[in-house]
This record gives sequence, C-alpha cells and structure tokens, in this order.
Amino acid sequence: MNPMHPDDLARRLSLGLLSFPVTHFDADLAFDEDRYREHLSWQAEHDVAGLFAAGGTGEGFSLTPEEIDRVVRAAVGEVGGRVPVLAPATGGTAAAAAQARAAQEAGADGVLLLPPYLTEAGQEGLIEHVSAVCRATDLGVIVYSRANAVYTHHTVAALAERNPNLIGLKDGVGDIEAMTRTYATVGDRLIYIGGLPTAETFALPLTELGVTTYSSAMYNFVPGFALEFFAAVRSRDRAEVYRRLNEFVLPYLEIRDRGRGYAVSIVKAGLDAVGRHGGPVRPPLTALAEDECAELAALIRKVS
Ligand SMILES: O=C([O-])C(=O)C[C@H](O)[C@@H](O)C(=O)[O-]
Repeated sequence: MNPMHPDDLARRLSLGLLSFPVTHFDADLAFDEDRYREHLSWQAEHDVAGLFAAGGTGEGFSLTPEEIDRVVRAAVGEVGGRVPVLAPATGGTAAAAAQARAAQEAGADGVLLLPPYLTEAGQEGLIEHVSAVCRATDLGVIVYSRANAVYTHHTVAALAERNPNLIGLKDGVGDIEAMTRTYATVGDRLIYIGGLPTAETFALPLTELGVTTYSSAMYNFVPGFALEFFAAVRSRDRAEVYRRLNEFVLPYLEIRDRGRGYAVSIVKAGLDAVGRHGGPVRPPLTALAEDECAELAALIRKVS
C-alpha cells in the first residue's frame, strides 16, 4: 500500500485534536497488546485527527526499538485507515532513521521525531539529525522541539527548505517570542502542534499565535471533555475555555506538579479512575500515591 502523502497527512492532522495514547503494560511491565488495541479502538471512535503511538505519554522513551515496532504495528493493525497513525523516532540519528524506515514498513502514516537523548546539540547538528531522519522515509515527519533539541526559527526555516517531507513542528517549550518568530518566518509551510505537558493549558493563546492544533494526553481518559475543550478553543470561546480550565485543568495541574514525570503517570492514573487500566508506568517514572489517585478520581467524576 502506498503511504499517505505528507501534504495529505498535514491537512488531516490540522483538522482536529491529536491523541497521544499511553502504552499498556502488564504487572511485569511487558507490553500488553490486547489492552492497548482495545484502548486505541475506543480512542478512534471519537472525532480525533491523528493518533501518535508511543510518544511521550506513550512512554516511547522507555521502549526498545523492537517494542516500538510492535506497538506501531498494533496501532496500525487496530486503527489504521480510520485515523492517521504516527510512529515515534527516538534516540541518536542512526537509531531514529532506522525507526523512521521501520515506521514506513509497518504501514504508519507519519513520524514524530523526538529529541535525541543525553547530549547537548547545536543547531547545525540538529539540522543534520532531522535531515537524516527525513531522508530515511517517504512519510511526513514532525519534529518535536523540547529538552535537548530546541529548534530556532532559522533552523526550522532551513529544515523546511531542505526537507520536503518535513510537515510540522511540535512545540514543547512554550517560548512565545520564539514561536512568534518561527511562525512569522516559516508561516503555513508547516503545521504547528502545541505539545507542552497538558497542552490544554496553553491552547487558547497558542492558537492566536498561529499554532494549528494540539496534542492531548487527557484525551486518554476524558475524551468527551477534551473534545469539548478543543471545540471551545477552536471557536475562540474564551469564557468557556476559562470555565473548563477552572473546573478541571488547573486543579489537575496541581496534582500533576507534585512529582517529576507525573505528566505521564497521571494519565495512567486517570485511566484507572475511569476503569480502563493502562497498567503501571515503567521506570524511571513512578506512580501517583494513593491519596493523589483518590483526589484525581474525584476531580474526574466532576466532568464525566
Ligand atoms: O509526547 C507526548 O506525549 C506529548 O507531549 C503530548 C501530550 O499529549 C501533551 O501535549 C499533554 O500532556 O497534553
């Protein structure tokens, strides 16, 4: 089957909210494919524009390349053709390029390139890194700007010029001046995805700035709330966005901010609270404490 054209993928993704599903583990921390598939099938029943397998919320950073391939194949097998499926590319350049090739072989529709690990990197090096991954695949590639891979507007412009299949920038930094410069320089050549932890928090102001859409981790366990929030953002309904921020998102952040790595752990706790169970998180992440889970469950009951 021919892969989705990068331009078509960009168009599809820009239409709606983006889902970043958790990766399900059993009690021994092995990938639980049956539960994962069941979850994805449920996620795809709602009106979502793309599904990013094994991203940050999906603990892609804790999976081996073989496990990532299995997770991506499970996602494509379960929801491919219904919702665009994007696969992660992680680690150093050779590993990320190999994962981009594997993603295409697995039938994914696009690639999300996560930051390489450990080392600091200058802009010239990042240009070579991203370009090597783009060359490795015909799929559309979205680059995630965060941590040790933060792309300046000059770099984004150079990358967009050099790589026709680079379709998007996911922003995990939230620097308004930098984002303004990037949009002012690169404009609609790329799509822009708001990708800060609990992206709902920033969705309204970033939309004004030119950011196309955003990723939602809470979509995993309160999909109805997440979609209604998205609709309020899209219609620039400021009063409704703030009502929902106060009702759920801001109290949720108070729990999330009690532990490092909780931005992901709290999503699995949220799934437990709605009876769907993603299983434990893998180290180096840790689970929420019991009282935090109870607090979260009470908060979720208010909006379910
Ligand atoms: O890689 C990831 O999972 C993300 O950064 C996306 C999340 O959905 C993030 O935007 C969030 O926590 O809402």
